[in-house]
Amino acid sequence: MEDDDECPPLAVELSPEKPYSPPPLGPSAASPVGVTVITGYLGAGKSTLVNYILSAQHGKRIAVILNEFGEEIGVERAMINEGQGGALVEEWVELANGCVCCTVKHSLVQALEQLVQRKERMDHILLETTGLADPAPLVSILWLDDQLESSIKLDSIITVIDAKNFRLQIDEHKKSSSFPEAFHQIAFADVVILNKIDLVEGSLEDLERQIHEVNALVTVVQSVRCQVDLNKIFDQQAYGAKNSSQLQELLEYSKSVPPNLRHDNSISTLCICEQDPISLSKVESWLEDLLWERKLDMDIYRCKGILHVHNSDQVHTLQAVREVYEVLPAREWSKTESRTNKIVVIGDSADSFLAMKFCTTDAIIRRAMFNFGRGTCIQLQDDELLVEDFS
Ligand SMILES: Nc1nc2c(ncn2[C@@H]2O[C@H](COP(=O)(O)OP(=O)(O)OP(=O)(O)O)[C@@H](O)[C@H]2O)c(=O)[nH]1
Repeated sequence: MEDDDECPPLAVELSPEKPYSPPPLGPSAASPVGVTVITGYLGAGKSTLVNYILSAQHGKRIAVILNEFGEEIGVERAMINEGQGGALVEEWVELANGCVCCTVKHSLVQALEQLVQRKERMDHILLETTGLADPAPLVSILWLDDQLESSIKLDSIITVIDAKNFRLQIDEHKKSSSFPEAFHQIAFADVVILNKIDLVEGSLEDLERQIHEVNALVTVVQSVRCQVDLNKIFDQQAYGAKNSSQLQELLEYSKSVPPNLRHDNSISTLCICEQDPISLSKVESWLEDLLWERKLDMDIYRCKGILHVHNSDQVHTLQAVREVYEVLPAREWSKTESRTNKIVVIGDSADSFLAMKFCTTDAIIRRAMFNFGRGTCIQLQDDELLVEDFS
């Protein structure tokens, strides 16, 4: 260059004819997009992990696929924070009503196909399953589906475990083989995030040992609110030639397990939708009756929702995992959203849900119960979803 003495040197010499353009961020047409499957039992912290990844500074553009509980309910999406200050969420695809491992395989493949058509706009896909998903059929789709094979690649399966409730699940599982999903999810995991360690006193060694008894090869990472080193999440390439034989064995094993042993058939899901604003204190006392006083004598594993609270412009989120619950203002309602209450309750028996309809502890919630015409009760039974109207 002629002006070398006056100008600071350029790292890259720019030619006026060919303006500098940054290299494309997305994978090339030929290279498949990595998919991370996030699984874990009800309330373990899967959405917390998705939110953490979306707001972390890693420079990746992430697409998220969510497996929703109810077609209309939209609770899961309302709770995910679409990448504040970090990753972009390019696409949201909420799968139709049902559990990803049983009834919605087809919509999952469609969702993935839609996404990969725009793969130059994303670097990675996160797939968050429901807490009751058995990973085996999902893995078969992602790993072995011919149509998708060249467009996506299964990068890893991350299983989030609630350290507090896992102890309880192990004991129950030993007694009656309940919570089979929780154990299948560990068996298929490449990484287990042992989350909520803030709620557990004492050593976690025995929990780690129990996890390794189910899956000797898995990497265990302890966390609070899923704040983990993202190097343990992205680009694991866990299904390269090195590990594929182990996965094949697991798939074979899983095929041999009868469907009734894959799902805990006593579990039911109830969705409540109510338009009118509700009183926060009444919702809290309703929750305390259900979760703490166990007034209806039902075992509630999980409750979550979005609430439209009297005299508030904030969307309130309701979260409960067994007896621990929180109701918090999350963000302002947007102008385009219709303000409404949507609550999902997952518990141990349909009879109890019927009993819940007659719960008389709280006038507002009781009214929501009697408005079941606008909600549905969805039960998982023998791998089939039964949709019932209790109005
Ligand atoms: N104390 C504590 N609470 C946590 C931690 N991680 C998540 N939570 C809370 O646990 C509740 C459930 O977390 P989610 O991320 O919604 O769990 P999930 O696995 O997506 O739940 P489902 O999709 O319903 O199965 C929320 O109230 C979280 O704020 C943690 O490390 N410690």
